Order: sequence, then structure tokens, then C-alpha cells
Amino acid sequence: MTQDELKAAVADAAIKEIEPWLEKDTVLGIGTGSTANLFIDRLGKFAGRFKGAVASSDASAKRLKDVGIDVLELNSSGTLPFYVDGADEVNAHLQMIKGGGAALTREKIVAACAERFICIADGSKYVAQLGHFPLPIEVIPMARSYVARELVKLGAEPIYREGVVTDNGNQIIDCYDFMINDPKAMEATLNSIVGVVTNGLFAARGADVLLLGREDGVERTALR
Ligand SMILES: O=C[C@H](O)[C@H](O)[C@H](O)COP(=O)(O)O
Repeated sequence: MTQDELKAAVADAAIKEIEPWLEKDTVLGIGTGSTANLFIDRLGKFAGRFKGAVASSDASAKRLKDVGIDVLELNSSGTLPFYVDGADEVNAHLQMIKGGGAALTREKIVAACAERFICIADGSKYVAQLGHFPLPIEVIPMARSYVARELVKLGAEPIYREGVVTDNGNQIIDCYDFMINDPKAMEATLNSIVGVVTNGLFAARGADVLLLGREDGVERTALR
């Protein structure tokens, strides 16, 4: 199977997971990226059966509207029953690195508002230790060089993702050569650097359910 076929398989599995819960007042949280896009495309079939969705990026908001789903404000949506999103890396504890598409801040905010985070990923995203994928950090532009110097002190090789401006008007630094032994502790450490808006470690609030696309089918892991 190709990587795209594996992504499609987990998008199908996520639809099966949430479909029984779609009611007229249901608001879903929706992630960003190629896997989330496949989920959005499938969700379009159910437009009208539920109230709408909160998007984690302008790109996902547009795609949701294109398939006929109402896009709602997070501030007036309360607690969401589900947040469905992909990942750049995920480990056995369902902790993740996210932000390859620069949407990490809004993703983390919408995920924080959800009762259940369903991570959908092809098997290549599963790792024993987080950090092979460069860890994205969203920074306030004027703090970029300062934050980069602090990241070097932590052992990372920070590279400015040139030309990328986030939906929040900020910039991205990617941390290379940064194997992460204690994801929760590192998430907190990175958050404490002045000028950091968000880091791409989703450890304190990881996923609750992982739907992982393998050659022999979708593997489901649920922590809660
Ligand atoms: O900022 C982007 C997000 O964190 C994505 O969820 C992540 O990069 C995975 O994207 P994809 O499904 O395209 O691999």
C-alpha cells in the first residue's frame, strides 16, 4: 500500500469512530495536513447531520466549507467531543510531534478543548523516540534569534523555516538533531522560553486514541 492509501484507511477508520456521535448539536475539532484533509473530504458526506466544526487552520476551514460543513468559532463552541488530526511523529504513549504544516498553535488550542483526541497517521509516523522529525517551534518574530540561542543551549540545532508565516502572523524554527528523552518535561521547558508561542510537542495532552495505518490494516490504540 502507498502512504496515501494508508492515510485514506485511517481517515475511513476515524469516520467510523465518530459517526455514531454525530448529532444536530455536535461540534467537531478538525486538524490540519494531508491526513486531516482526507478525513475532511469523507466528513463532507455527513454535512447537515451535525452542527459544524472548529478548524485548526485557515486551510482546514476552507476545505471544511468546500465540503459543505459549517465552520464555527472555538470561543462559542465549548468543549468539543472529538479532535481529529494527523501527526508528524507519534510514540507508544500517544505523545506526538506536530507542526510540520506550521499549524501547531491552533492545533494545540483546539485539541485542549476536546474530550478525545483521535490521532490518524500512516505507520511511518510511529517512532520509539520522538525527535527524528525536526521539532517545530512557533515564535514571535522579534524573538526568533533569542529563542534560537536558547534552543542551542538545550542541544538542538535550530533552523529558521524561511518564508513561512503562521496563521497567527508568527515564524517557525525547526529543531534538528534533538532526540527527546522526556517529552512532557521538554514541552514545559520549551514553553518557558520567552518569545515561544507554542512548541510542537503534544505530550502533556497527547492523543487518547491512535488509528495507525499498517500494511495489514488499521491498528487502534486507546489510552482512555
Ligand atoms: O502543522 C501541521 C500538523 O501538525 C499536521 O497534523 C502534521 O504535520 C501531519 O501532517 P500530515 O498528515 O500531512 O502528515
